[in-house]
This record gives sequence, structure tokens and C-alpha cells, in this order.
Amino acid sequence: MTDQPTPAAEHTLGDDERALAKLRALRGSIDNLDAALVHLLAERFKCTQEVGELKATHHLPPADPAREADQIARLRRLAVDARLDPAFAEKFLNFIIEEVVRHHRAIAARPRQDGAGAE
Ligand SMILES: O=C(O)C(=O)C[C@]1(C(=O)O)C=C[C@@H](O)C=C1
Repeated sequence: MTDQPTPAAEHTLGDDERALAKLRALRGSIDNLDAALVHLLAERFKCTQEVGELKATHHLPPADPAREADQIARLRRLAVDARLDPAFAEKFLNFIIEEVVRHHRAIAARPRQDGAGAE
């Protein structure tokens, strides 16, 4: 019988420490990226809040399906280039837009402060 090392014997304490250090470093980057996502989303919602005000003031519909179709097609292309699943990119954008449209509807339904529209 030959003395073949078992996988467990090859797996040293140093390997485990390196793996844990790598995991910690990756989690640090994940936390930074999550923070960036929150800030990016906050900026996006600031813009869409203004869009919602503009639309409500000028009696424009809360949703614009043609614009959404363009955005989805563009995002899917970007996702493919970035090696991100385009179906996931589409789902993610739709999720955000759904929330935006909900805000737009709430703004449009809000009673106006300037008395316009009242008898
Ligand atoms: O561009 C608009 O008209 C918006 O209201 C913004 C937005 C978006 O979040 O990107 C939201 C709803 C519309 O259906 C399309 C796009």
C-alpha cells in the first residue's frame, strides 16, 4: 500500500486561515458595494421624486411603458456586456420602477397645497 496523503491531511491550518482572511476581505468589499447601491438608489429616488412632482403638476401619467421598454432593452444589453444575467437585470429594474410608479401615483393623489383644482 502506498502512503497517499488524504485530502484532510493536505488541508493545513494555514489554508484555513488564508480562506478565512479571503472571506473577510470579500465580505468587506460586499459591504462597500451594498453601501454604494444604497447611495445610488437614494440618488435615483431623489430624481424620480422630482419626476413624480413634475408629472402630477402637468397631469402626465405616472407610468410610461414605452420609456420602460427602452430602459429594459438598454439595461439588458449592459448586463450582457458586464456578464450579469440579463433576466436578473430586467427583474431588478422592474422592481425599482414598480416602486417609483407607486410613489408617482401617491404624489398625484395627494391634495394640492396651492388650492388649484378646488371649486
Ligand atoms: O421617466 C419617467 O417617466 C419616470 O417616471 C421614471 C421611471 C423610472 O423609474 O425610470 C418610472 C416610471 C416610468 O414608467 C418610466 C421610468
